Amino acid sequence: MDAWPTTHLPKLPGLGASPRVFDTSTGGLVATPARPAADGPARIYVCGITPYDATHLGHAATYLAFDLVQRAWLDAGYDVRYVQNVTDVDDPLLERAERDQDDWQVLAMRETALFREDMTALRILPPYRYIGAVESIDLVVALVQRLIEQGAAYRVDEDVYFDVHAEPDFGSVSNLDPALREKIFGERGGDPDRPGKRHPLDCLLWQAERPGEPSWETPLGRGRPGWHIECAAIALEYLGAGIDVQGGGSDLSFPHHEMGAAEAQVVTGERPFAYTYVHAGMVGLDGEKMSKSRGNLVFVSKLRAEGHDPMAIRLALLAHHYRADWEWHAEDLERAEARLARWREAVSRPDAPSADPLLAELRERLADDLDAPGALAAMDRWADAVLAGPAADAVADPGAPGLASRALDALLGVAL
Ligand SMILES: Nc1ncnc2c1ncn2[C@@H]1O[C@H](COS(=O)(=O)NC(=O)[C@@H](N)CS)[C@@H](O)[C@H]1O
Ligand SMILES: [Zn+2]
Repeated sequence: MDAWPTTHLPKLPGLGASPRVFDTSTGGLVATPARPAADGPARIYVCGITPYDATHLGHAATYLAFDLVQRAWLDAGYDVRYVQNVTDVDDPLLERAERDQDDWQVLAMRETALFREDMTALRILPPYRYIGAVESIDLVVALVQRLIEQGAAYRVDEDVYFDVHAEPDFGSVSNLDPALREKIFGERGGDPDRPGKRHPLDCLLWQAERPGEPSWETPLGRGRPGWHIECAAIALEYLGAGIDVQGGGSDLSFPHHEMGAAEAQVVTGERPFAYTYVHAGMVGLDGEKMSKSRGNLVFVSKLRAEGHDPMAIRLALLAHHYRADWEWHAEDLERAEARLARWREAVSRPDAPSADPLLAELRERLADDLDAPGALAAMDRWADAVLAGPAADAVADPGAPGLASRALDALLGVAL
C-alpha cells in the first residue's frame, strides 16, 4: 500500500558518524550499521500501527526515534531501506470494529490514512515499502508451510503453532527473565494455557476461520495470519535476513520481536535476523502508559486541529530521550512552541556566530544513542548567543543562520 510523501533533506557539509544505539539483545550501545556504507544500504524494519486510535503521541514518539536513526544514517553517507507494516487484520482491530459497529476494513483504511497525514505533518521519513498484513497473506502462508516442513510448526485443532524450541537462540532478543515470559506472553496476545500445545510459549502462526471473522482460503485452510509471523514475512520479503535494525516500542521486545526473529531464523537458517534490536520507551498520561485499552490518548491530529504547529509537536517529543518512559503534559507543547519561536528568531538574523561548532555538536549528540535532548540544548545555546547580540570579539558569519537551520532540518527533522 502507499506510504506517505517524503520530506526534503538538505545537504550538509561533511559527514556524521554512524550512530551508537542501545541494543536490547546485548544490553549495551552498539554502532549501527556495523559495516561501511560501501557495503550497501542500511536496512531497518519498524513495526507499524494496528490501525485504530492512530496516531497517539506514543506512536509518534516511537516512529520519531527511528526517524532519527535514519537521519543519522543518511548524514553518515548510508543509503537507507526502510520497511514498515500495517497490522490491518488482527484481534484488537476486529474487537474495536465490533465495539463501534464499524466495518473492520473501513476502520483500518480510515485510521491508516490519518496515520499517513500525521507522519507527513511531523516530517517523519516514509518507508520505501509500506505493507499490510492482508496483502501479505501469501507470504505468511509460504513461511508457515516451510516451518511445518521443518517440523518447527504443528497443528492444534485447525490452527498452526510455532515451536519455540526449534530456535536455539530463543530468548536472546528480549533478554526477558524466563520466569516472566509466560505472564508477559499472556498479557500481550499469547495463549500460554491452550491445551494441546507442545510448550506454553508456542505462538500462533495461522488461525483457522472463526465464525463471523474475516478469513482467506489458503493451502493451510481458511483462516488468517498470526501477528508475529506477519512481520517476519514482510521483513524477509522486502529486506532479507540480517537487517541492521528491528525497531519498535519497548512493549514489542517480547513476545513480538522475540518470536518474529526466532521464526525468521528457523525458516532462513540465517542468524541473526537483525544485528540490533532498538526499543523506544513508553509515553504515558496521568500516570498510565498511553494505550488504546486505557483510552488515555492524546492524538497528533487533535493537536494539529487545535492549531498547534506540527514542528512544535515534534520538538516536544524530541525533548525526551527516545528510550525514556515519560509522561505527556500540555505544558510540554507550550515550552516547545516558545523554543521554536526563539530558534526561528535566531535563524532570521542576518548573521550569527559560526554554526560549524553547532553542526559538529548536533552530529555528536545524535550519534550518542540519539541524544535529541542534548542536541536541542546545543541549539538553545547557539540561539541564545545569537539573540544576545554579537560579542565584541565574535566574527559574524552571514552563512551561519542558514547552516543552523539546514542542520536542524536534516538531523532532527525540524523545519524552521
Ligand atoms: N504509549 C506508547 N508509547 C510509545 N510507543 C507506543 C505506545 N503505544 C504503542 N506504542 C508503539 O507504537 C507502535 C504501534 O503500536 S500498535 O499500534 O499497537 N501496533 C503494533 O504494536 C503492531 N501493529 C506492531 S506489528 C509499536 O511500536 C508500539 O510499541
Ligand atoms: Zn511487528
